[in-house]
Amino acid sequence: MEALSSAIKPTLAFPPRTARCDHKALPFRSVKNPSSNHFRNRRKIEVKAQVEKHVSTAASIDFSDPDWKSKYQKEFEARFSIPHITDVLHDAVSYPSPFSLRMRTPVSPDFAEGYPSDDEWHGYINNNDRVLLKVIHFSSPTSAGAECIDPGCTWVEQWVHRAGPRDKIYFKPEEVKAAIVTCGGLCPGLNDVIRQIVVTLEIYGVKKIVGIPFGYRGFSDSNLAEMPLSRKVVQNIHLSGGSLLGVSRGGPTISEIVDSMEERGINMLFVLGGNGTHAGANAIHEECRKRRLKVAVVGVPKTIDNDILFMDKTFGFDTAVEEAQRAIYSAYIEAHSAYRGIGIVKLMGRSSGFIAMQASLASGQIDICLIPEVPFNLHGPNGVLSHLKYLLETKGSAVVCVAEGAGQDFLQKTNATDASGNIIFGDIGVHIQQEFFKEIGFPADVKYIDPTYMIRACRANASDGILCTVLGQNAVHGAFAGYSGITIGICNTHYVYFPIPEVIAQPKVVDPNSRMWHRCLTSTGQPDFI
Ligand SMILES: Nc1ncnc2c1ncn2[C@@H]1O[C@H](COP(=O)(O)OP(=O)(O)O)[C@@H](O)[C@H]1O
Ligand SMILES: O=P(O)(O)OC[C@H]1O[C@](O)(COP(=O)(O)O)[C@@H](O)[C@@H]1O
Ligand SMILES: [Mg+2]
Repeated sequence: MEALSSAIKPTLAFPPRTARCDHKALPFRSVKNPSSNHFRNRRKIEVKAQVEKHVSTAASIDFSDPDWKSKYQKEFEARFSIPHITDVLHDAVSYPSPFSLRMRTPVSPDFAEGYPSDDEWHGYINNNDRVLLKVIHFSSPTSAGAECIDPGCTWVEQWVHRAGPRDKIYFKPEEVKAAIVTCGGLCPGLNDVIRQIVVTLEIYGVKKIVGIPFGYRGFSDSNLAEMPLSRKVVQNIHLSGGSLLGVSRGGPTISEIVDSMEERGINMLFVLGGNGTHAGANAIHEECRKRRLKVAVVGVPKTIDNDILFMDKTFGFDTAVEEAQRAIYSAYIEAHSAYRGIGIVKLMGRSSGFIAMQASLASGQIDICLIPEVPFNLHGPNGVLSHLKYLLETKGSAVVCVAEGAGQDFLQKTNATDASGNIIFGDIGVHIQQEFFKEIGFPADVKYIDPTYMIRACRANASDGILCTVLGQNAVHGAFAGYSGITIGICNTHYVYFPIPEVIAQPKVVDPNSRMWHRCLTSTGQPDFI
């Protein structure tokens, strides 16, 4: 019998992050090839160790202990505490913030001690402000999408740190050299985030702002000069897609990066990227701590796939879903206008099918949506191909939306990786097309569309533009407040700071028991394919 596809076999890298009954506590799914080069592996091991240190303590809870809930909450508070430069540099001093909501002109030496005001209200965030991470009280583990800690699904408040400007800052703006780097693949909104970081730094009074060209590579390649940045330089960059600074995969080791930062005098680093980039950012933060450098490393999650934990969404995702509509519509028109037409659209998502699911839901034109998280058969009476045949016979055409990581078990493995160590996947869209021709006894007109690079190169839509604005500004507030090794996300519509290891412990994936996936199935009307 044909094996079910599960795309990426889960590998248990460390204990589940919460208790036995946490239905979301999926084991780590490795997206990297462990056989890639020595330096990359060494860095990964370092990062994995940091992540393990951070999350392993929540693994076993004794629910017969009457105090388990408060112990869990204490442990949670510790896991989600955000590192601060004073954790290591105990005598680091603070200064009144020059960033005031009352006055937003760049700071002048006259106001070096902060702007004068008779008003107490400056719009600062209190360090003790918190945001609720989970807002649904599931009354039973059988509720759709339930995330329970104990068998009784007890309500346990889980608080994370609110993002925003603080009244005290730990860097004098005139002593700051800030650098921005964009890594990984392109994503709509990169330029919007760069722009907001630059303009916010200037409002604090920072004069030395540079861009590191072409990702982490720019730290080591002597042919690549850093790019001076100012409000003037970034004024209109958000009108174009891509990244003003360029992106890349792979690059130097962590200690080479930190050596380069020391040589250049960089003491604030803003890192825009996905899981891999954040693993690197956290390792840079740890290395700076080890060297006792007063440096703030702040990440801004860039993942078009929306696969970073705990966040409502990441920037670029909304634009991707919107842009995917054009490809789906074209596939639908082609399929619908052909005699026995099939349209196949492949969308991004290595281990997470969020783009495919949401794009299918938004379009209403998809008959079959296939994602990596949900196993399916291709052949056989319950397989995808039989259903396609049925659709052609009954309604004359069909449209399939498939995430790039879906059905990888059906394809020949090559062990090929990109420069970052990510496995290069086979093309599931082409495979479905080929198998259909082999299996079905009559000719069909199949049109296959892969809009990946057209989508990634788009400029951000309005909703992503706003998200990028808030994330970029909060990145700067976090750095000035003295936090390092943190990243920013939107969580239940509020903006929060997370310690990096928590958000990259595993990729966020679509929960097959969630209401959203059920809505998608209701919309497509597809059977289970198993
Ligand atoms: N585990 C890791 N530790 C340190 N750096 C990493 C790690 N994984 C990836 N990187 C680096 O982060 C950058 C981007 O990673 P990549 O996986 O390509 O994109 P993304 O950040 O979007 O996931 C690359 O320069 C890569 O070398
Ligand atoms: O062809 P490239 O540039 O290596 O990128 C392909 C990958 O980029 C993505 O669109 C985004 O991945 P990253 O977040 O790692 O940049 C993936 O969905 C896709 O597999
Ligand atoms: Mg990645």
